[in-house]
Amino acid sequence: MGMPGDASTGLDPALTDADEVARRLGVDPDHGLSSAEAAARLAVHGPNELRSARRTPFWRRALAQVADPLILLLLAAVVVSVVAWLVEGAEGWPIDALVILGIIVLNAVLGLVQESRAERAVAALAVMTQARSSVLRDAELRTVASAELVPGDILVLAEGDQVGADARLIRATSLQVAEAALTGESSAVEKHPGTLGGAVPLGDRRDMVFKGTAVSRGTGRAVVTATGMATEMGAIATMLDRTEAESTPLQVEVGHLGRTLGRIVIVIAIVVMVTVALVQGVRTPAEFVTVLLLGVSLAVAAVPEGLPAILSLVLALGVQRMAKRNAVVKRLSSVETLGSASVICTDKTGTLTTNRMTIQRVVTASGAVDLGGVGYEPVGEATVLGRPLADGPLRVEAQIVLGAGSLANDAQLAEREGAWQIEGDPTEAAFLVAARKLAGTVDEAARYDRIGEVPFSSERKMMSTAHRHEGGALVVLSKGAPDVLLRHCTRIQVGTRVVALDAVRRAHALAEAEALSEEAFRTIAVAYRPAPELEGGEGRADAAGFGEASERDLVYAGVVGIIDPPRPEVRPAVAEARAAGIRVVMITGDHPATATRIARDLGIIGEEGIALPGARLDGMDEHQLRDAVRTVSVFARVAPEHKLRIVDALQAEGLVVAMTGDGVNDAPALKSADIGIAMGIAGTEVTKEAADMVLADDDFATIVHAVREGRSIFDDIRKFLRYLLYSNMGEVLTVFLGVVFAGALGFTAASADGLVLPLLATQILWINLVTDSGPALAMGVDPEVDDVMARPPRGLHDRAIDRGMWIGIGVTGLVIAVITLLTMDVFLPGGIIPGGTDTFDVARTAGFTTLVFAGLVTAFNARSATSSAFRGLFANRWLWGSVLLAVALQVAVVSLPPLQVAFGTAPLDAAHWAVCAGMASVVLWVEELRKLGMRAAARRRADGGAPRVRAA
Ligand SMILES: Nc1ncnc2c1ncn2[C@@H]1O[C@H](COP(=O)(O)OP(=O)(O)OP(=O)(O)O)[C@@H](O)[C@H]1O
Repeated sequence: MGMPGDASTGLDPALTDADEVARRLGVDPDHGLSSAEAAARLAVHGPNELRSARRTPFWRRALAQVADPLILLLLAAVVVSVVAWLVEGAEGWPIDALVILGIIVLNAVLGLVQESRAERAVAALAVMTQARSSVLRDAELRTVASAELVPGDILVLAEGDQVGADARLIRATSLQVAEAALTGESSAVEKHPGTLGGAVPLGDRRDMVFKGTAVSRGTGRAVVTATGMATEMGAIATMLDRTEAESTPLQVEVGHLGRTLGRIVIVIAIVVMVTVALVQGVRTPAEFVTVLLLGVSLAVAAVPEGLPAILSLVLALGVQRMAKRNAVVKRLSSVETLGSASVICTDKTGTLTTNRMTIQRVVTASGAVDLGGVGYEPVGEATVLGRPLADGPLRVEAQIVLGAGSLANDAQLAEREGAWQIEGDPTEAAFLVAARKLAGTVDEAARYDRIGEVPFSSERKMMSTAHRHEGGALVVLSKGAPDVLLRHCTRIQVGTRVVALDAVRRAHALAEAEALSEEAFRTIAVAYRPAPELEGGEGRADAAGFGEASERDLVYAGVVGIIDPPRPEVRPAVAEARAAGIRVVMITGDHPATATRIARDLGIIGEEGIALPGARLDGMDEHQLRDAVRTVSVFARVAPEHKLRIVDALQAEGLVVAMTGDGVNDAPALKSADIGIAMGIAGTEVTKEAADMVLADDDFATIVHAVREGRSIFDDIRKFLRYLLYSNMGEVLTVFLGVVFAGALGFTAASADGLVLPLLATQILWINLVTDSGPALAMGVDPEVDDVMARPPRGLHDRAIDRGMWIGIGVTGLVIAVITLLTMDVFLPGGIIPGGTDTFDVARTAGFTTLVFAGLVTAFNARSATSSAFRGLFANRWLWGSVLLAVALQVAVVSLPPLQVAFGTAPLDAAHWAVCAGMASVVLWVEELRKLGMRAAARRRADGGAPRVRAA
């Protein structure tokens, strides 16, 4: 098989007739490939993907785990200690060095596991958001993952599609493609199937479409000529470097925090080492090594080097939870932004409403017909004021409305497995259903062949088609928003006659449509015109001379009222958003009266609230627009470009904007919004591409859930930050104060060694290992303790670690250090609390144990900044599991002889354990008291009438 464009034939598809290209690719353009052939070609050509970034090899990832400067420093210290051991005669084993090495390896393994779990979660997301293409396969229209396209596939293109591969056009109707991604050309390029005369630059190959570009208008078919790296996009991709994984603002902040902490901790470690050297004096190389190991271990333990890994894992797990609830987030950073959303701008149709459209009324010059039935089952009686519709002018007019409306139509209705199903736009499908309810309408419509179209767009708010009647007569059929369509009408249908649409009749028709809107009906008017001037081509080819200019001098036939009931779950979701300090703004292309009614029903506006029509925005400058967005919550009859202006104005007001969209023209607004949200069902590929989040169910309530989830993920991150920083500070201060006050606490007198260290290097690393991994991760998936939707949104630039947290770090750290050192003092003979009888080794083991326990208690404290630790105490089974495991490990380290040797511990008796546990619990009681005080203060503020939440 000779491939056009490949080196063997030298044929360029752009310069070859489309039929010839298809023939050479072995495909019938009307049938497409068979599934079997497509599968076979996929095996030959490979997936239609741009070269994916090569995976970092395992050894590199493992190495990266220990490439941290502090770990390297620790390794260096270990090497020094081994050298010292060799110099001193290599007796026994260099135990400390071995234990430290073991811990470094364990830490690296844990880090690797966390990292790969996070990566898998992110990769799973990529699968959910993969691009799709419509193709002909086995003579049927199918939607396939774009990665599965093969040369020879027949692409079926429509407005809003991403072009999945390079392809030669076979036919095109008003097709325009945005190629900026490929050529940098900002305006859309018109495409025609006509073969090019000679070689031209990429941007001028009008008979081809290219992978990575987007259909901005019209429809077309094309045969795929190249996929994957063989495409024009692939040629560019080879030149592009691997894009770096982008960091979320939180990751940046945490990275920054890590570096700051690193510097502080290194200073403290040096101070500790110098203090030991000055106060106690370092006499032998062995003592020097011991002090060095202590200092470096302290630095390693105190700097939360596992933080970035935990952070991305927590974000990734959160994102997976959101995906299960139909909110597919494309970038981790959007999770954070979602949590600070302060206004949600939403479409109406399909998001706030069910998008199950039913025409319930047809209003024409002679009156109104009511249609029974709901949904897409075409059963329902046509009645007038409760009586069956009789023959007469009203019937003739209603038949024209529904007949023409179901011809100027791209939807399909079919009965499958006993249920009536639609394909395409539900608004259009409603016409097909209604037409079947009025006997004779469908039969008459079958006599017309479509020969041309001017597609619907949200800007134009109308569409037209050209048809040829069996008898040869040509007509133009139009439907659209009544106010828009009436501008194109000069005549009106009255029974079988056509009369002039004078001012009175025009006003009357408008008023009828308005009245329907006020009853919450979505309205669409229908008009037609005999069009002898058109020259109809055969089949669906364009009728010569048919275009927007043909939409003139139309005969107004009537208007339909469509109900689109609100989704039941939206009203509570709107209330929840408002309670959370989030404004809900409806931005719709629908009529202001319809929009107002539905907004009132859903609680978006009160009884006095009204909609601002989009046309009014045109005359406003930036300041007026900002004034408007401050008070208006419903914008109606807007065009996509209004959306962009509304987003910008809201952002200028300092709000963090989430914005939904479905059409191709919504993409700029979605990009501009802080969080662009695309509809998974009704949305086009282009909007999904531009969005930060895709709603799998198109449901507004899902956005509110996602905001809650975003806030709660942020809350969880603060929880484990609080926990890690509080307990790490406890370790640092324990060692620091223990060294400084070694004499006063009775350590020096009790110690048999030359050096008096409140904790050993291996013990410090142990604490780091057991408390920082399991419990910290468990905090990251902690269920909501405080109602995250009961507070106003967090500012976009608010820090995760604020002043309150810094104070907490200092205070809790100090409390932990004091109780740990006092526990040791209690068991020793001298010191501040005399009377103890234990050796220094036992006392140090008790201190070590108290420090571990205090860290675990801190985990429960850290679950909320203000609520008691007893609230939802047992809600987090992961936390309990990891805490119990840590306790068991601590018991082992203290009680098992081999571990006693490794970690320099001495056995403890029941009384010791009880004292350790009791002392550790002090951390809990102190924190409970502080929280009690904070809650009381908050209540006083609330009673004092100060506003608790920022005005929504
Ligand atoms: N397929 C269609 N053919 C003709 N007219 C239509 C069609 N769909 C909608 N309209 C008309 O255009 C108007 C605007 O529709 P558009 O799709 O832009 O917004 P919408 O879907 O109602 O609102 P939202 O922006 O909330 O999704 C509708 O009120 C209706 O009168």
